[in-house]
Amino acid sequence: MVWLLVLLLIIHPVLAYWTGHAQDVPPQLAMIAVQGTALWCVVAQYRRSPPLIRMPWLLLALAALMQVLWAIINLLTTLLGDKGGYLTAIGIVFSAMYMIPCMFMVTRSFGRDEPRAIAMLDLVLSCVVAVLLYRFITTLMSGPLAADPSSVYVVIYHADAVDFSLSAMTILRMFGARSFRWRFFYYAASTYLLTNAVVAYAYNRIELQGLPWWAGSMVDIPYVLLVMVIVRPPPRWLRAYHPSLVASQTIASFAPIILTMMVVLLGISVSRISFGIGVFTACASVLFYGLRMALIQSQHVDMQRAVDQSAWRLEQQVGRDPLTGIANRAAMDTRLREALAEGRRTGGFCSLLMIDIDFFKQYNDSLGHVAGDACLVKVACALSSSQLRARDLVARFGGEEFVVVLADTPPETALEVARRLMASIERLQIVHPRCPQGRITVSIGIATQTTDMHVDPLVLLEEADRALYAAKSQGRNCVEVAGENTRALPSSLSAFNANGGAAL
Ligand SMILES: Nc1nc2c(ncn2[C@@H]2O[C@H](COP(=O)(O)OP(=O)(O)OP(=O)(O)O)[C@@H](O)[C@H]2O)c(=O)[nH]1
Repeated sequence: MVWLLVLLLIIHPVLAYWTGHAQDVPPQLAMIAVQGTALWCVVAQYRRSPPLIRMPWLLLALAALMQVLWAIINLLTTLLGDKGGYLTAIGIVFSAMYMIPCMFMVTRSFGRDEPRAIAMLDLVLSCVVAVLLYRFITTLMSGPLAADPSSVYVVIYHADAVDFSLSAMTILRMFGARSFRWRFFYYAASTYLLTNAVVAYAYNRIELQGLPWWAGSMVDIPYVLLVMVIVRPPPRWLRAYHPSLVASQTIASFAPIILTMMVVLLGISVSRISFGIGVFTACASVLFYGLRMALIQSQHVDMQRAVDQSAWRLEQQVGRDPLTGIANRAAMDTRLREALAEGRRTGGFCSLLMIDIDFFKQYNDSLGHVAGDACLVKVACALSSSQLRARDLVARFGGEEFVVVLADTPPETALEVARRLMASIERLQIVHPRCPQGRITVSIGIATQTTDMHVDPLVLLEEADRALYAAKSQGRNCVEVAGENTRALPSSLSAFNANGGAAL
C-alpha cells in the first residue's frame, strides 16, 4: 500500500512536469489514483473497526469519496468540456456534499443511548450547510455577481472558514475522546481535514495567479498523510493521553454548537443574495439547536427518574427480607443500635423480643418447604400488623426466628406486646399436624435494657435468645423474660418467670 502510494506520488509531479500543466488529464488521473488509494485505506479501516466506531470511519470514507467524485467531474470537464455548465454544477454539488459527512462526524457523540431524533436533526442541519454552500457558490460564481472580482474572494473566505472550523473542532474532539480508538479516529480525521484546509487555502490563492505545473501535487498531501496515519503505528502520546470525564463531556456537548454556528454564519452570508432564505435558515438553525438541547434534557430527566426509581428499589431491598417482605437482620441491627442509644440518652428502656415458631422443622417435614415458606409469610404479616407503634420494628432474624425491637418500652409493656403477638399468631389458625396444639404457635424470649444498665446490642440479643431457649424448655408456646440468671428484673416479671413462663 505505502509503496503504491510512493509510486503514485512520484508519478504525479513527473506527469505534471511532462504535460506542463497541473490541470491536464495525466496528472489529474494520478491525483485521482492517490485519492482513491486513501479512500481504499479508510474503507479497510472501517471494515477492521469494531461496530461502535465503524460509523465515523464510514463518514470519513464518504467525505473522501465526495472529493474523489469532485476530482472525477473535473477530469470529465477537461476531457469533454462543459458547455451548459452542468459538470461544474455537479462538481459544486459534490464539494458541498463533502460537508455533510464531515459535519456529521464532528458533531455527533455516537452514543448508543442518544435518541434517533437528535441524529436526524444533525443530519438535517448538515444537509442545510451543504445546500447553503451550494446556493452561495453557484450564485456568486455564475450570473451577474460572477463579474465582480470580490465574489471569488467571498467564496474562498467562506470555504476557508468552514474548513478550518471543522479541523479545529476535530482536533478538539481528539483531545476530548476518552477511548484510544476514538482518539485515533479523530487523530486521523483531523490530520486529513487540517491539511486539506491548509492545502485548499494555498491552492485557491495560487489558482488566482494561474496554476503552476506542480500545484496539483499539493492536493495529494492530505491523502498521503491520511494513509500514513492509518498504516503507521500511532504516536505514544495518543495512547498515553487521557482527558478527564468533565473535559470529555464538555467537548462532546460543545461540538453541536459548531454546526449551528456554521449554519447561522452561512445564513447571514446567503442573506446577501437571498434575504428570506438567509434569515430563515439562521433562525431555523437556532431553533434546531434548541430542540436538540430539549431532547437531550428530556432524555436526562427520564434517565434520572429511572436511576431514582432503581435506587429507591435497591434501598427498599437492602433492608428487606426477600421472602416475607419485612425488615431483615441488617435493618434490625441498625434499628436496635439506634433504640439502645436513644435509651441511653433519655434514660429509658429498650426491649427486644426474640420469636421462634414451634416445631417448624416438623411443619416443613410434614407439609413441605413451600407450605413452610407460606407459613413464614403469614406469621411475618401477623407480627407486623399487630398494632405496634411506627417506631417499633419487626424483622426476620433468620430461618423461622423473628425479632421485635421496642424502643422506650419497659419489660412489663414488652410482655403485653408479646402476648398480643402470640394471640395474633393464634388467630391465624395455621394447621400444624405434628404440633400438640394442632396449629402453629410461637415461643418468645424478652430482654430489656434498663435505665441503669447499658447493654451492647449483641448482649441483648444473646439474653433474648437465652430467654427464648428457656421458653422452649418450658414446653414452648410461652413467653420467658430474661431473668436473674442474666440480669436483675422487676419483681413482677421475676414472679412471672418463677411460674415457669406464661402459658397463654
Ligand atoms: N420453609 C422454610 N423453612 C425454613 C426456612 N428457614 C429455616 N427453615 C427451617 O426451619 C426449621 C427450623 O428447625 P429447628 O431449628 O429444629 O426448629 P423447630 O423445628 O422449630 O424446633 P423448635 O424451635 O425447638 O420448636 C429447619 O427445618 C429449617 O430448614 C425458610 O426460609 N423456609
